[in-house]
Amino acid sequence: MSAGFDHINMEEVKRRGIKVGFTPDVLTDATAELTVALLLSTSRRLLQASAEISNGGWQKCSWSPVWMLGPGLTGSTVGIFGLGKIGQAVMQRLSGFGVGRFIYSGNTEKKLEKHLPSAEFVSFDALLKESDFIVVTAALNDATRGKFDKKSFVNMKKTAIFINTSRGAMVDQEALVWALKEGEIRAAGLDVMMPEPLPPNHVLTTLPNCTLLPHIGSAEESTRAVMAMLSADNLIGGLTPGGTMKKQLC
Ligand SMILES: O=C(O)C(=O)CO
Repeated sequence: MSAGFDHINMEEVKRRGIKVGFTPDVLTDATAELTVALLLSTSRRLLQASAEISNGGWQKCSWSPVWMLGPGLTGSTVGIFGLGKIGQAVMQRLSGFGVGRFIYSGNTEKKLEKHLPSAEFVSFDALLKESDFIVVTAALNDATRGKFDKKSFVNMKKTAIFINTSRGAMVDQEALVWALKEGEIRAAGLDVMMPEPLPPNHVLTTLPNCTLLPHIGSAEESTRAVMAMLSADNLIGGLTPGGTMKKQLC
């Protein structure tokens, strides 16, 4: 059960006449919340800092003024790639952290609802160059696949923090590893990657400036319950002769 369907061979499914249901629109809040958690974990190095307790690092560096430093959100520029429902929900949540400026890039300029902070529509190039935090919440399609390549990482600030809770295939992962190793960007936080599950010995797991989560964007209790109910409704609708699915992809 999922909202995304990039793991399904749609051509083959259609060719075989198989019905497919999905669970869109019900995981916006859960994914937005996780995105904010991942951003803060990455910028303030929470997993790294926590490990310093068990690996003895704290005892060596106790109260050193520059130990475990990371940048804050106050006054920063946050750039969102793909300001759809999830992107907007992320922006709404981040506005409580004193962000100085929101910018976004994507297919089209959005007319934002009044309860949202203002955000400036900019070119992809400007998003890369001006953002302190770049958050990827766009959908994966032919236009976005591999969008974050070596050139994109070179164009980012050296202090940029890159967060992806969308799909791993939006990123040229080898280029990201290179950018993290070479200090082309400061850090990355990924809830999505290639492949999933990521092998435990993958190079990404060895980088201290990369925070990894095992694709848990929608892993929130009530969200999963709603997804399960919707999937059950879809199944019943799909199996009942003459029935319809609540959310049918094809
Ligand atoms: O349901 C999906 O498509 C997800 O990616 C959940 O995180």
